[in-house]
Amino acid sequence: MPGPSDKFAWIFDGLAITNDTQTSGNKLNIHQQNINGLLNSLSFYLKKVIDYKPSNEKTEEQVMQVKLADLQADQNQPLYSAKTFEQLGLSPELLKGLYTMSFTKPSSFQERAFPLLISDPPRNMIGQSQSGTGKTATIVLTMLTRLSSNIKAPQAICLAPTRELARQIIDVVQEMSKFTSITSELVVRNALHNGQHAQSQVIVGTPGRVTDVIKRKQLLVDAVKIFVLDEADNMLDRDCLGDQSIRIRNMLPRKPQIVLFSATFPEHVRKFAARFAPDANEISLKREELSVNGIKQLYMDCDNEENKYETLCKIYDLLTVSQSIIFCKSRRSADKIAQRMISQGHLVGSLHGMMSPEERDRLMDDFRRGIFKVLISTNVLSRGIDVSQVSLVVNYDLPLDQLGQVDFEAYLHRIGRTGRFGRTGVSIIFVDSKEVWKQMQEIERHFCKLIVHVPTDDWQEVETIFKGII
Ligand SMILES: Nc1ncnc2c1ncn2[C@@H]1O[C@H](COP(=O)(O)OP(=O)(O)OP(=O)(O)O)[C@@H](O)[C@H]1O
Repeated sequence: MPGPSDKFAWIFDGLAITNDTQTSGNKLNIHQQNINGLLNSLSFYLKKVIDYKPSNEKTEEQVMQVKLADLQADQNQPLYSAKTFEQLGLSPELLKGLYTMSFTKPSSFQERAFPLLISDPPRNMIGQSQSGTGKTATIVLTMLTRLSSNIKAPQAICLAPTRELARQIIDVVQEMSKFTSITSELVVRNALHNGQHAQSQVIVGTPGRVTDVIKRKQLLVDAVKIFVLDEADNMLDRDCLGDQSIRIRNMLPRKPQIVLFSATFPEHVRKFAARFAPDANEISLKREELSVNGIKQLYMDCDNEENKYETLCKIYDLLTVSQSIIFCKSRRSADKIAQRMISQGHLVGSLHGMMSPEERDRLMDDFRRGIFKVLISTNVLSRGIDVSQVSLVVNYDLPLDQLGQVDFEAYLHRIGRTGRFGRTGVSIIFVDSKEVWKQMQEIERHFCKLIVHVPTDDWQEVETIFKGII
């Protein structure tokens, strides 16, 4: 096993090369390149030296890989698969992309859905799988496989309900397609000014903006052969997003393959989905299969609203949490909690729909980079967002629908921001009234899953419960 001293040998090799070039002529640019290269090597290897651990100590990532390999070999797990990516018939360029992303084997959903999605003639699909089990990756691989690389026009459109999710999906498209010649672009608010055209083969966007640019002929849809709705139940169930999605589908002249994916498909939306994507292959889950086992669902009693805030601060004071998302009922309460926490020295951000697109992008990017560890939000971030370091989700307020009833789907999506693809995580509900207590019991009954009590008067026990998970 090479140790830190072997790494230094590389640095000295680099120095020798630099000196050689310097004496053999006055090619300043080569000299500069070598210096830059040398500095890069130096910082790279110094980081390695700092990070160096004796070989018997595994890094967090290595531990995760071993755990993932075990989960993917267990037939009872949603991440299990009998097949490899090679056996799914992906192109060598896409396989290369997957391997650089450290994907080794498909999940159970990927193994089942992908062959159905790429079969000929193309058939629509309504696909359901637990949060964090690789639906986005399946969407992206399907779009990239279905395209004809010689047709240089939009051929695949994928819609997502929020700007954040659309940005995340385009990142996955670009990462997975980096060894291909396929082009892709994002169509959200602020993208495409007057006179500009979306000409890439893969388009990812939000329904409003995509409708707009198709109408203005900034996006020509003649060659579109696959149309995907991510978080489809949410899109079809919300008046505005549903109408826009229908309008876009009706503007596509060729009858495209329609793909609808989500972790949840409540009964009333399922019927609508079947009309939107007729004669579809279906993969569905029973209600009791919906929640992911790697997410430990807990609750804490709080005396009142103020005590909820105190409990929250205590969690961050006493526990070491890698990253977390706190869900509140409104933009105002998200901002208020963020301001209070910031004034007490916590590094937090709050993100909601009232912010400018630039502000939202900056906040999300900073959170992904780990610049701050706590993100306070509303339901705008409940779906699809994938930040693997998120190990804790706090339901500061439970999600309610317009009638004031528990929104089971939103709850499931919220807690699904942790425990992604074999990782473990914790979700906590703050129970501060009889009403919330009853709502929590409804959640337990709905998903057939116990939510475990955590004492707030014994923080040592709280630490023990959380140890090893967050
Ligand atoms: N086969 C795989 N091997 C390793 N990692 C994977 C694999 N498929 C997906 N992932 C990773 O797992 C994480 C979750 O995947 P993804 O976001 O596609 O889940 P999802 O099912 O779309 O979740 P949600 O329901 O929350 O939208 C991502 O970080 C993704 O890169």
